[in-house]
Parts: sequence; structure tokens; C-alpha cells
Amino acid sequence: MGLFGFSQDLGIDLGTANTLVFLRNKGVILREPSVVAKNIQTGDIEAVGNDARNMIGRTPNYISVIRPMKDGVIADYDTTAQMMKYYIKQALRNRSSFASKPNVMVCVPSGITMVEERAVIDATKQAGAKEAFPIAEPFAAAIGAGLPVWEPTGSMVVDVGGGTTEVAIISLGGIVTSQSIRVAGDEMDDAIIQHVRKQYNLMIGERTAEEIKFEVGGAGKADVNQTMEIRGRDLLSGLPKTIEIHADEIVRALKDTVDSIVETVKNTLEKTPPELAADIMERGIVLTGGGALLKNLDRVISEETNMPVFIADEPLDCVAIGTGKSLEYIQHFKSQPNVATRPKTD
Ligand SMILES: Nc1ncnc2c1ncn2[C@@H]1O[C@H](COP(=O)(O)OP(=O)(O)OP(=O)(O)O)[C@@H](O)[C@H]1O
Repeated sequence: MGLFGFSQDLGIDLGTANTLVFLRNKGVILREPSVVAKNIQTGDIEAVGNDARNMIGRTPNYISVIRPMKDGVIADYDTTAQMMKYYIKQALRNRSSFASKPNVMVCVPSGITMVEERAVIDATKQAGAKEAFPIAEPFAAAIGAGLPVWEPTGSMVVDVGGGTTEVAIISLGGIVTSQSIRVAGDEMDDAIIQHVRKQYNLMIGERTAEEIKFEVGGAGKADVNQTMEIRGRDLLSGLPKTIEIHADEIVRALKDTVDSIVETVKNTLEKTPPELAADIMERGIVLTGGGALLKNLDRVISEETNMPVFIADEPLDCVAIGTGKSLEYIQHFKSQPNVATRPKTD
């Protein structure tokens, strides 16, 4: 095994909504929400991941529940580093105490600035990595979805996460063209919160909004008869209240977000060289990320682009699998600055 061949190396999908850890030779061993609960009086971490997520909107005032990532990038540096440290420790809890620190392949949005990328690398090292290697998220997603990224053929991936939607055309181990917008699942949840507040004077939390999205949300046309009972706080009386909402109003509330995603897919296709466009016409577009599961999103993208569209198996795991598998190709990435950059040199 070479310098990077130690089996405790990790791939991390540091996402706005979820953080996943891939342990080399094992696979994805950890999937947790990117959420941290902190005691604001002492600065101590009270809970991380699922335990912290369950506290959202339910904490006493000395506990603050933080989502340290926003729009695919670090919004709260120290909390992100603490969260990653916790996850790296958990992922490696069975290794020998003599083992050296792991190398970590960590995904970053393709539209990230140098400063934002630097923050991810530094936070990963602060969290316990020996070296941190950034990899462009859509490239990792494509590897994780099993696309033939190394072949001389065009692959197209659309990764709809919590904070960002990334669209990329890949061929011969590199990104040919890509677009990243800071519009994805979180924006859908916001749109639902706004709609319910405007339409019903009802205040709902982000977890309720997400549940509404799962249950009755969608792209294109809704199942007209589908309804859902929701609870929130009436803004006029200040009291809890239950109302019934319909799928079609939620689909309408999500339309702007869905349109932005579709527009980005179309713009990317317009910039695609003809040979690669022909490959994609034949092989189709692959959707990854949790947002790929939004009802009918695949159908709407297919109708709008006239391309076949498929949802990857395990769309939520693709980026993590891609970061993990790409640990084998570190040497390649060093010569491909558009899919990944070098480790940070101090
Ligand atoms: N069945 C579903 N229908 C609609 N949206 C879903 C579904 N399941 C998950 N999602 C959404 O997918 C998003 C999370 O996806 P994912 O874990 O791929 O994002 P992430 O990697 O954390 O974010 P990013 O890539 O932007 O940093 C959330 O907004 C979540 O609500």
C-alpha cells in the first residue's frame, strides 16, 4: 500500500443537510444530520447529529441548535470542525490506538470560492485529518452513482442536496462543464413555510415543512386529492392550530425552486459540446442527492429537456460513496484541478 493506502482513510460528504462518512474498505458507516446542539453558557456540545436534530425548535434558552453548514459551505467554522471531529472519532472508534491520522477526501460544491474551500480543508484538518483532499461534489456524486466518469463518454449528473444543486457534465475523469446554484431542498422547505404563513397565518417549523415536502410536495402536477393535516402556531391568536393543506398548493409553492433547478439543467446542456450531448441523449441524466426524491422531479426534468432521466440507486449516499471510492485515485486528482485540488500545504 502506498502513502494513501491505509485502510482507515475516510471520505466525507459534508453536506448542508446531512454528513456521511465512508470508511475505506467498509463503505458508508455513518449518516447523520449536519446539526449540533450547544450550551451557549458553557460552549459545551450537548448533542450532535440525530440527537441534536430532535431538539430543533424544542430547546430551553441556554441550548442553541445550530446547522453549521449553509448553502453547501461552512457558515459556522468552529461548530463544523467540532461536528466533523465527533464523526471522525465515531468512524474510527475501532481502530488501533497506534494508527496514524486518516487522510480525508471531503466534497465541496463546484461553485465554491477559494476562501470557502480553504475553510473546508482547514476544518477537516482541525477535526483530525492528516491531509484533507477536496473533491467537487458533482464529480463525487457521479462516481457514487456508478457513472463511467473515466471513459471518453459524456455523463451528466444533477445533485440536488439541501443547500446546493450541482449540475455537471463529466468525461475522461474531468468536469467538462458545470453549474452550481444555492437553491435546493432547504429553499423548498422555506417556500413551504412562507406559503403556509401567508395563506393560513400559521407559523410552522422547518421540520414540519420538510415533512410536508416529503408527503405532499412535488414537481409538475400534484395528485389533486391528496391532503395532509398540519400543526403550527396561529399568528393571530398565538395558539396552536391544526389545518388541512392540499398537495396542489404545495406543488405550486415549490414551483419557483423546481424551475430554477430545471433552468440550471437546461443552461448546462446548452454549454455541452455536441459529441457529449449526443452521449447524454443516449445514456440519460442521472439525479442524485436527497432532492432527487422530490416527487416527479425526474419526470419534469425529462419533459423539459427531452432527455431520459434516472434517479440513482441510494441517491442520498452517492456523494459519500464517491468521496470514498475516489480515495483510490488521489494521484489522478492531483493533476485535475477542476475535479479536486491538492491537499493544503501549510
Ligand atoms: N423523499 C424526499 N423528497 C424530497 N426531498 C427529500 C426527500 N428525502 C430527502 N430530501 C431532501 O434532500 C435534502 C438532503 O439531501 P442531501 O443529504 O443529498 O443534501 P446535502 O448533501 O446535505 O446538501 P448539500 O449537497 O447541498 O450540501 C434535504 O433538503 C431533504 O429534505
